[in-house]
Amino acid sequence: MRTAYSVETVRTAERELMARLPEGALMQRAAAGLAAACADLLGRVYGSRVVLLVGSGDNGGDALYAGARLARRGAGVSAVLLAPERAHPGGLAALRRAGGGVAADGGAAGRLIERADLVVDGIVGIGGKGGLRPDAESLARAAARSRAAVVAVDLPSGIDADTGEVHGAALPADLTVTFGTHKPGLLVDPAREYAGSVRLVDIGLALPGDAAVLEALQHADAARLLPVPGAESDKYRRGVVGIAAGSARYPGAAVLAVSGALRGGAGAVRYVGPAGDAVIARFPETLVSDRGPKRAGRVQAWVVGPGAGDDAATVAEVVAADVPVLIDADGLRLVDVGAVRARTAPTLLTPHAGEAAALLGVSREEVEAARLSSARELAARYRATVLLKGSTTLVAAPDGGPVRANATGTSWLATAGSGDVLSGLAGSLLASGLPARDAGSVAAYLHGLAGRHAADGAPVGAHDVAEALPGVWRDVREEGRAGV
Ligand SMILES: NC(=O)C1=CN([C@@H]2O[C@H](COP(=O)(O)OP(=O)(O)OC[C@H]3O[C@@H](n4cnc5c(N)ncnc54)[C@H](OP(=O)(O)O)[C@@H]3O)[C@@H](O)[C@H]2O)[C@@H](O)CC1
Ligand SMILES: [K+]
Repeated sequence: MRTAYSVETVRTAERELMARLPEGALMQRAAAGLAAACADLLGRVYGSRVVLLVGSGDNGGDALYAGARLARRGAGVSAVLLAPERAHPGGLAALRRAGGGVAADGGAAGRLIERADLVVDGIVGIGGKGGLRPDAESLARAAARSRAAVVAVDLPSGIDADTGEVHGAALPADLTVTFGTHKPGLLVDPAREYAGSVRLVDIGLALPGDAAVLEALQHADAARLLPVPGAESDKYRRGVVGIAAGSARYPGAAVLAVSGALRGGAGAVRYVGPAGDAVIARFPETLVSDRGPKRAGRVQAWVVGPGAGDDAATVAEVVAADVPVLIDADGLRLVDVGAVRARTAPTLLTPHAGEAAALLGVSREEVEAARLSSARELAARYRATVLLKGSTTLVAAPDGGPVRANATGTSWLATAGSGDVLSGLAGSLLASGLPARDAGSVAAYLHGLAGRHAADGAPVGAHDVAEALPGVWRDVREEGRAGV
């Protein structure tokens, strides 16, 4: 499991460790890891041109010490100091001793950045507040214009480490070298988009397992959670998922939700609604009922809402069922908050940003800008687990605890009907017994990978994503078992 901790927790762990180590040891560990990552990126260090953007805190100190290491290996290293009188003195001395220089003025800085192979962003790290200030912003613009690769020290400068929000300008990186642990901002959009790929350097911080703010499943975690039928399993023990979706106008939503549900581990899929003929024509193994959710027969979890049109009565009937319920799409518009809050069985809501905005009474842009707090707020208001879709999907549970972030997706997944496949898949995992947080995060994980496999760099339809699910499931199980 990849985990991320708040700045406050990192600071506490840092203090405890610093008290036990010789002065400066921690920064040397960080700088060594940073220099190694820069060297890997450069390929050939000797003769390369490196520019360090150095702020007034320890983030700048890391950059200076790493720059000194690169200079000792033959790189031409120059530092651009944002606050010359406050630049880390030890780091600056080390750089000078190693033969590195300091840009004389803004003009020189611009020219150095223009010709650089690598820009190291040590403007600000976990001590940052708000977006970049004007002097830092103009350096960021110069770095963006140049052909240099950008390596962010600990975090891309200008992002909010704890929330993943970006208030003002920030400096996009090709690689972020982060110390001790991931920070939430490296896993949550929009900040995540600034980070590029992320390399974690172990500096020996001891972080309390129960204090993680964010988690991201890896293959082994997803593999561990995938339901496996035992020898005694019949279709009822494996779970029956009920799909109450589709309408005369949108029969396709029903077909796609069923297509996801059939690949999600439940023993059987029961369909209830007006699109039974379309469902049966495509998936003859579906149990179709036209008697409404209450009288449809045994179901261990329901999915309601995709393509449901204005059928509020069906939504209300499903929400009244005493089994796990997933509410998606039109269902989110039609559902009564009080009825959801009153439920005792788990509820999983799966809005995209626009639907989440409508539920919260804010604009879509506000949700996109503050995804972590939006997901948490919705989970608290509805007393439900919330899966907020997006390029990084977030799954927040109502009892607090770490939010799960999923980054397996691809922008090709932003295609009509892809959400219907996801809700069928997650509902199926709920029916096979996974708790809502696991069902949502495993579904997002598999769905994202299936999107990637199906797309492989080209546009895909939602049915392609559903068809790619069994292959992805196999890969995750096999690679997860092999510890990948
Ligand atoms: N934690 C660990 O275990 C380890 C941490 N290490 C490293 O230390 C880093 C944290 O260092 P830190 O505490 O000195 O803060 P840091 O991020 O350098 O910034 C503070 C300075 O930035 C300024 N500033 C603020 N906002 C700004 C903005 N928007 N735009 C521009 N400037 C802004 C602010 O200026 P002021 O407000 O005072 O004018 C202040 O002086 C951490 O990220 C990691 O790299 C490793 O060395 C070892 C292990
Ligand atoms: K930085």
